[in-house]
Amino acid sequence: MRLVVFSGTSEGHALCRFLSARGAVADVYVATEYGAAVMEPMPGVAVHEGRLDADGIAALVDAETLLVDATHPYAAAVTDNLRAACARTGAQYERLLRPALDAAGVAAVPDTAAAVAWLNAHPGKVLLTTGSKELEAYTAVEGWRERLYPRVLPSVPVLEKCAALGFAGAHIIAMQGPFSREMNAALLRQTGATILVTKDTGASGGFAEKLSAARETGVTVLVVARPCAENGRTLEEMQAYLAGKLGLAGPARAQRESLPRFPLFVSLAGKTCVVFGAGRIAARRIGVLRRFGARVVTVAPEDRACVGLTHCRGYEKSDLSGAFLAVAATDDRTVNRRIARDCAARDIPCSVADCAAASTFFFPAVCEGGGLTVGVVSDGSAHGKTAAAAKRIRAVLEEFDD
Ligand SMILES: C[C@@]1(CC(=O)O)C2=NC(=C\c3[nH]c(c(CCC(=O)O)c3CC(=O)O)Cc3[nH]c(c(CC(=O)O)c3CCC(=O)O)/C=C3\N/C(=C\2)[C@@H](CCC(=O)O)[C@]3(C)CC(=O)O)/[C@H]1CCC(=O)O
Ligand SMILES: NC(=O)c1ccc[n+]([C@@H]2O[C@H](COP(=O)([O-])OP(=O)(O)OC[C@H]3O[C@@H](n4cnc5c(N)ncnc54)[C@H](O)[C@@H]3O)[C@@H](O)[C@H]2O)c1
Repeated sequence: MRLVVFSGTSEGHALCRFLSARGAVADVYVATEYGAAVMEPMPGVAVHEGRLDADGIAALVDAETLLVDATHPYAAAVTDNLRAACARTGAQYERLLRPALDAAGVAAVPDTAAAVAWLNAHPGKVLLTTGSKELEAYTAVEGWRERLYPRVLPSVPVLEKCAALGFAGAHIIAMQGPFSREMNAALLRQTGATILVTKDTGASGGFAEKLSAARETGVTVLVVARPCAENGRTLEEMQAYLAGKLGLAGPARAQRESLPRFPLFVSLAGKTCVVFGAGRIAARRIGVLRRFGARVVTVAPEDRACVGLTHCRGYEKSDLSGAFLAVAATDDRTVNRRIARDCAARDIPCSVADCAAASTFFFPAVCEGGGLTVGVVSDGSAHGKTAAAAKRIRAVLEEFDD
């Protein structure tokens, strides 16, 4: 049974960590680059990014697929598409729920239109924490330019949208949550808001911190209800269900990571090996790969170690096409992670210079002499030992030279 998770939420992220730690293999789909970037590389978990409609989803799943819908409780359209694609293909649909919190004593409306009507009946400045998607609808609030302070994600498209709608810079709060009670209270005081509008985003959405901050500052809370009541499993229930269904044992990750790496001696003659970065580490590896006859493609915006660049620019996904293996040796951790993820999605072995856990192959210390080749790697925790052992092995191999 193939496991596919549609995520982008913290509970989806937690489920992926649970699965990876138990040695499960899963394809995870997130809608945005932002969603992909917050997923750290995890063994067995391949992250794919992009928005998919029902046809796109149906093309990914079949009757052998178990699809976990861990999308946001307010992403109703995505959930509809996932359900439709599963119904059409025979894939099993499982909904990961974010439990609603009990929010007694706050005003509640069924949807965005009702929230706008409510705000038109209640004056005062508003801290709007419902995200950027429905922002346009809120421009129907009377005096919105002066009254509304939307809090949105700090991504360029989102900020462009805010600007295009006509929100002034002094009114846009661009920051990534989760937010503490103190932070919410400070923002309420700073903006002079007397109303806080929120969705019922549950515990991981920081709902409780919004409620307590509003209580502390005497601000009225308006909750926009979830699109519909849903059936499904909570995170704990889903973990237990999948562990049973997939026969997952206890946490196997530590065990798997300490397993020694198999020394696979392959011919690199004419094979395309892509190296990202052109610093000290990249230069050392490019030298080794060239010595073994590989066709080395080098990509970096700056050739610090004079390796000779194929592409003088930053990493692009298309650089991986046709690659037999890849080495991520830039000095930018985010870029190295991205390369690791993109390689995992394409089954291209990748050595990641700043993250042993994300490496699907380890670049060995190569020792040669007397017609022998020895590759040395550690369990990923003792690179100093690797270098020291390699030095001694090189001396031994010299004895075989005639
Ligand atoms: C064998 C060798 C091949 C080569 O690089 O050519 C190699 N590392 C070598 C040297 C070395 N590595 C490091 C230092 C400086 C500090 C120190 O001395 O400790 C030095 C010394 C130096 O550079 O002089 C630090 C380091 N290395 C990795 C991390 C990240 C992490 O652990 O997560 C960090 C922390 C860096 C950071 O976070 O910034 C990760 C990896 N390094 C690997 C290979 C892969 C596993 C092989 C294994 O474990 O045995 C692996 C997992 C992935 C990969 O890169 O493929 C080469 C010996 C060459 C030779 O002697 O011929
Ligand atoms: N595995 C190892 O053996 C080992 C040893 C020491 C350090 N490290 C790690 O290796 C990494 C590289 O170390 P270094 O000393 O070679 O660094 P460096 O600073 O000398 O070189 C970094 C290179 O990355 C390039 N780069 C930056 N952004 C890029 C992008 N978007 N696309 C492509 N290339 C990009 C730069 O232009 C530069 O050529 C660091 O993360 C370091 O922590 C690994």
